[in-house]
Amino acid sequence: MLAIDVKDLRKQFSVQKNREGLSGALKDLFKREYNEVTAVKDISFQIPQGEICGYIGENGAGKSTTIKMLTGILVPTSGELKVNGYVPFKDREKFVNGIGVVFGQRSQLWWDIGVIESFQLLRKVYRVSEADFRKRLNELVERLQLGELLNRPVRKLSLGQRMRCELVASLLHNPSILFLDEPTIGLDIVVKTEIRDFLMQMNREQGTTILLTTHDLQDIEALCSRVIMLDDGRIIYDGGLDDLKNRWSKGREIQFQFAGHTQLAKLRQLTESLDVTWSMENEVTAKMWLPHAVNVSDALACVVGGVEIRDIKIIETNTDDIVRSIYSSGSASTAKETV
Ligand SMILES: Nc1ncnc2c1ncn2[C@@H]1O[C@H](COP(=O)(O)OP(=O)(O)OP(=O)(O)O)[C@@H](O)[C@H]1O
Repeated sequence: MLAIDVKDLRKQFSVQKNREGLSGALKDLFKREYNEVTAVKDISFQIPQGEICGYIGENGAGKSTTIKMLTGILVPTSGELKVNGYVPFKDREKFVNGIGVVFGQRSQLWWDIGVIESFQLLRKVYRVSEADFRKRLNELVERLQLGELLNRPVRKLSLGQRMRCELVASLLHNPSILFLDEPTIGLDIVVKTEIRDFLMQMNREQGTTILLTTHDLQDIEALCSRVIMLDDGRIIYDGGLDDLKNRWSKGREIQFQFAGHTQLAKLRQLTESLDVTWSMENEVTAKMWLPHAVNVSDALACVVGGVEIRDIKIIETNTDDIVRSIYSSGSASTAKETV
């Protein structure tokens, strides 16, 4: 069974128009006018069980609206969706036991009571037995090092501590699918890494399916083999992260450190059969830019025979740059054609 199955999913919102001035306000009182905003435009995708999939897009692309439909918070305008075999907004009661949700910007914990009491309340909501709850809680507390935080009120936790507690809260009932909406927003790199490691381990050991929206592409690099990219409510890319890099990065850079003084002309001569570009940093270091069509090993082979190399470093274009250039150059339409 698929974890998530979405077909031609659409969500439209009616937004009230506000006319200008006093007369406009009076007219609004008697006759309201509405604009239609289509946040999600007939998207289709399937996520098999056990996959970690990144769901990315610029502000307003439609990510949160999709997550809200997938978690049963919003009813779609049209289209079909099934999560764990259930239609989220129809089969709510059965459905919620199989999913966990973390909204990085919103808490599911009660602000003024101790963390453990929030967990107990959630245990009752999800109807988890006391024995199962204790076992699960002990595992999660140990893994995320929450021991001394359990009796503190949520309002006294740092953001990183709270996020770790939010994760535990979403997992107490052992869901098979986890929806994460910006789970690492505002966190420092140490906590981000901790959370990423935890999610990887959980996915590996328990096969938890994860759908992750984030603006932090390092989350995607660390966790996801697949990425779905949205632009203005439409899917413009759905595939592997490596494939995305191969298609969109313009190439790679190799940084060389030579054993002695090296001339640019000599380097150009060594690689004249290849379509590469050189630039000197100083007398002993240079950078070679090579497009994807040129093999790294072919390029290295040309240089190795002609100059003595002390060190090399191969730098791939990072995902951040690729995604930024897809959006900013408006080349999303090109992506659409090539998918
Ligand atoms: N309840 C609503 N009523 C009217 N319009 C809405 C509503 N919720 C979202 N929208 C609109 O739908 C579009 C998509 O919003 P959505 O929040 O899904 O985007 P997003 O990709 O999650 O953005 P962000 O990264 O900023 O969270 C936006 O134009 C937004 O203004």
